Amino acid sequence: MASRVGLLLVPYSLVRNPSRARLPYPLPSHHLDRPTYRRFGSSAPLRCPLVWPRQAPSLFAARAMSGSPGKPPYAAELAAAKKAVALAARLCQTVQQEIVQSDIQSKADKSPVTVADYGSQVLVSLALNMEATSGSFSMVAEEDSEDLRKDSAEEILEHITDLVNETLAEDGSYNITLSKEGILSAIDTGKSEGGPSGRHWVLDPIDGTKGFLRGGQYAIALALLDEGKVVLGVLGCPNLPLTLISNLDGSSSGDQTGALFSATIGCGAEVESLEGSPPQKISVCTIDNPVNASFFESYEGAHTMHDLTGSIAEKLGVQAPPVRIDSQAKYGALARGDGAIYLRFPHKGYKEKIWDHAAGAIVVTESGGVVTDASGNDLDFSKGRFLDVDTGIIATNKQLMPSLLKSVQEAIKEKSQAPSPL
Ligand SMILES: Nc1ncnc2c1ncn2[C@@H]1O[C@H](COP(=O)(O)O)[C@@H](OP(=O)(O)O)[C@H]1O
Ligand SMILES: [Mg+2]
Ligand SMILES: [Mg+2]
Ligand SMILES: [Mg+2]
Repeated sequence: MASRVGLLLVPYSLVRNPSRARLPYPLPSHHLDRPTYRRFGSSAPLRCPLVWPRQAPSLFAARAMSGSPGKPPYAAELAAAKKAVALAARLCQTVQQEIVQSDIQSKADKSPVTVADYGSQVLVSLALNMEATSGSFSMVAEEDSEDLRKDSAEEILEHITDLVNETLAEDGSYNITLSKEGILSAIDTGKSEGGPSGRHWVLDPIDGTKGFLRGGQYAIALALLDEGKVVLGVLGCPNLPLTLISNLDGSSSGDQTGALFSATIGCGAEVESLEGSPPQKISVCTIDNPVNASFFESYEGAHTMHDLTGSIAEKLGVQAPPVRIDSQAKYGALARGDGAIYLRFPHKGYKEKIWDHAAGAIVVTESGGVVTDASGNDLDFSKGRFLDVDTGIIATNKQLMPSLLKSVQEAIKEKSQAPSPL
């Protein structure tokens, strides 16, 4: 409904000042010094909440953003993505410190979603729209507004609106206040189906919501797909130490906490603090003997078959116990060499989503690592919202991949031949 109304709206200031038309959607605001909104053909200003077009008009679609002379490819998009993720991370950090039961909902698949998941999705969408320099806006994101539009969600929607507006006011970059309808519309900018053509942002506003609720690891994961390929990724990990993890729960002693990983295709990967310290180049470890390797996997046994990953590690000769942490923080930690291997083997029937891997995968591959499915195929992010993977996802360095693949295939075969438990 809101999106349909959105097609009727244009900021009056855009009519007066066509250069403002660089923005891919009407500038939102209730502030008097911001543009007012008028219906086409009407001179009467509207008291308008932020209304986001379902597919924003392609005002500058033809202008290529990548590869302008003297600039690395996707530089503007990377800067926008970092800013968006850092802003969302602020909101998540505030919520994690004081979360209460009424901030949490259960989705249709019984997985949790919190005010911070929704708030993060709104802030990333808003920041990308404000910062991105051209083109139409398309985003494939995990959350949608359906449950928030129910009468019973009035209170939680109000809380999300307050959190978003407080974060925006504290940050001060944008003079914007969102209404509840604006919040709902912003969340629904993530409804794109993605696919093999054009550009699509891919967002997991909080990856590892269960970890977030436990006070553990989580990540804000944002990637850009261009013609079906992941071309940049940003991973904000507010609870991950800025340097090496030393403890099994993903913590380390006395170090600065909060890491922002980023990678652009062909340009390598970096880590910096969430507040923006000078970026440091990162690379995967150089371990080539599995005896010295350690491996990451999900904390949640429901997300990965711990018996199968244990069997793979044993076949490979890994001595260290698994390092179990939530979210794509695992990809970030692997990318800077905190560990050597990441194993993910969901239980039968689970379909992987692109937002759970896009940002993490490019951070690892640009750090010199390899990410494949259990058959050694590259991950294909061009097929829509889901990933079509064979059995599981594995990541490691180039030296270990051949023996890892062999162990994976042996362990899978053995498991499939084992008598099923009564
Ligand atoms: N049964 C299942 N098997 C595998 N992955 C699952 C799952 N149920 C949920 N997930 C996914 O696992 C992600 C968390 O991964 P990890 O275990 O590495 O922390 C979740 O992301 P969200 O927390 O964004 O929903 C969710 O998409
Ligand atoms: Mg989720
Ligand atoms: Mg996720
Ligand atoms: Mg999520």
